[in-house]
Formats: sequence, C-alpha cells, structure tokens
Amino acid sequence: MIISFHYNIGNQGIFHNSIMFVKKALFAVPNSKSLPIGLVARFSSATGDIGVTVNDKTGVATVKLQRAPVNSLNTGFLKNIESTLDSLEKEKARGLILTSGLPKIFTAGLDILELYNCTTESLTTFWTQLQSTWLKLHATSFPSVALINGHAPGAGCQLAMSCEYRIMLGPKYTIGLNETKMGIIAPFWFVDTMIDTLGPRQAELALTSGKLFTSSEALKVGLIDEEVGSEEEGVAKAEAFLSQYATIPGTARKLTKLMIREKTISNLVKNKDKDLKNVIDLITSAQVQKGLGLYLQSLKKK
Ligand SMILES: CCCCCCCC/C=C\CC(=O)SCCNC(=O)CCNC(=O)[C@H](O)C(C)(C)COP(=O)(O)OP(=O)(O)OC[C@H]1O[C@@H](n2cnc3c(N)ncnc32)[C@H](O)[C@@H]1OP(=O)(O)O
Repeated sequence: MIISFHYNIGNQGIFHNSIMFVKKALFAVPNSKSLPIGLVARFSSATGDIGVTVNDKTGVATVKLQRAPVNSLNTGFLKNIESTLDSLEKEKARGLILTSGLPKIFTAGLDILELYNCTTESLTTFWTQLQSTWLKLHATSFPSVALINGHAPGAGCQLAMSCEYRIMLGPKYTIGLNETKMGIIAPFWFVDTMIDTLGPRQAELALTSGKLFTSSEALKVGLIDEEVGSEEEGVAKAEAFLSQYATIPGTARKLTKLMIREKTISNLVKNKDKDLKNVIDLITSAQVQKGLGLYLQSLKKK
C-alpha cells in the first residue's frame, strides 16, 4: 500500500493510515523590492509544495519538490524541506528518494531573488535557514538517494551531493556548482561537500570553472553514481540501492555515515557565524549586486 501526502510546514504523523492532501494556499511575490528595468516580479508559491509518498512495505519515502517554475530555494521552501525531513526522521522512515515534481528541473538552486536587493536582515534569515536545511539533509538517519530528473545547478547540486547516492536522468540535463560563472564563490561547506564527492583535483577543476556537467560527464567524474534513460528506471534503481540496507542494522549504518561526514558537518556547525558574515559581506557588495541583477536579466531574456 502506498500512502501519499502533499504538505507544507510542520506536518506530523505521516505514516497515518489515511490520505491527507494539504494544498498550499498562499501565493506571494517573493520580494517586494525593485528589480532591474525590464524585470517584472513573478508569482510563485512562498513555501512551495512537497509531495510525500511512503511505501509502507519498505518504509521508503519519495519526496517530490514542487515550487514552480524552477524549484528555486527560498526561505519558505527550505523551511518546508527541513520540516519534511524532520517528520520523516521522527516517523522512522527507512529511506528517502529526493526528486522533483516539476518537468525538466530538479532545482535551479538558490532563489536569486533572495540574494538580489536583499537586506542584511532578510539575507540572515535566508542563509541561516539554508545552513539548517542542509545540515538536516546531510546528516539524515535514513539512507538517501537523489533522483535528479532535471537541471541541478548551484544549491541544486549541493542538495543532490548531500544524498548518499545520485541517479540522474540523461542526457539533456546538467548539474554542478556554477557560482564562479555568476561572479560569486561557493561557500566553504559547498566546497567541502564537492571535495568529499569528487576528490580535491576534480573539485578544484569543477569549482574554479563553475562547470555544469552533462549526466555522462557527471558519471565520469563521480558526481553521480548512475545515469538512466527514464524516470521509471531511476525509481527502480533508487529502490534497489535502498533495499540493500534492509538487512543492515540502522544504528550501525547511521553512525558510520556520520563518522564519514563528521568533518564537513562540524566545519559548518563551528563556523556558522563566520560563514554568514562572509555571505553578507560578499552578497551585499555593490559589485555583486550589479552582477546578480544582470544575471537575473539574462535569465529573463532567454
Ligand atoms: C564567501 C561565500 C559567499 C557565498 C555567496 C553565495 C553563494 C551562493 C550559493 C549558491 C548558488 C546558487 O544556487 S545560485 C543559483 C544557481 N542557479 C542558476 O544559476 C540557475 C539559473 N537558472 C537557469 O539556468 C535556468 O532557469 C534553468 C536551467 C534552471 C531552467 O531553464 P528554463 O528554460 O526551463 O527556465 P527559465 O530559464 O525560463 O526560468 C523560468 C523562470 O525562473 C526564473 N529563474 C530561474 N532560475 C532561477 C533562480 N535560481 N532563482 C530565481 N529565479 C530563477 C527565471 O528568471 C524565469 O523567470 P520568469 O518566468 O519571470 O522569466
């Protein structure tokens, strides 16, 4: 039997033997701030929608991200993702398949509207939430698979790298940390995560060039573990990966994962304030703001 839900922040009891469908009602212009000439504010859900389907035979939860148009990560959506993971942990989920409910996009990374024309206060709220959501995903007690069924630039790649296994739908989509291309730099914990995934040599090449890898390039450098031709194939491979843990004692598995991830996790935990200060200094600078405005314009001109 499959139990499915769509929910916003703070859902509990996800394994209840009933179907719950909570649709988001709030729509908001993410930021009522001035945009560069020619740009109009787009309407998108403030918190996004998250579809959760739990297979009650295996205990594996499929979490589908849905924040049109491109699953960009703003404060509300990140909070929603963190609450979802929290609930899954409390309900002792046996595994996670993290994927997108939108066509063509896994997630477009950070919502650039959270960075552009921000105040120190709004940026602090946003960045603190990003740190918190990432820490939750990176250290989940259950095994996790990213089923990357669309583009995954920037923080989209970061979310995928934080899952234990990555399966990507080929051949049209790209994945990578593209910050340098935008004239900004990836925070140290993105860098740490990429080094953990690719090793220092490939991480340096990827990060300095802001490379967006095709699925076959990503497979070659180890950024993903498998490339698939269809979503169905991806789901089957994800389930097969997770099924190997059915016979492994959960605590032994979890402690081993945390031991391996400890250095990267504690580097952020110990340096959260420093990280935030770096971000505020860089993002609020006139030069970066100008660059972000131009980048937003270029996206809208396409
Ligand atoms: C010292 C340490 C300092 C640290 C500093 C901060 C570091 C920042 C860290 C992380 C970086 C990020 O995650 S930044 C974001 C990276 N992401 C991108 O660059 C992706 C940009 N988007 C695209 O390439 C494409 O949109 C797409 C490939 C994802 C999808 O293409 P498609 O053709 O399907 O869609 P459109 O391009 O037409 O987009 C539709 C719509 O969405 C808007 N959009 C797209 N991406 C974003 C985004 N990331 N944030 C906000 N808005 C986005 C786009 O402008 C379109 O809007 P309109 O419909 O209004 O035109």
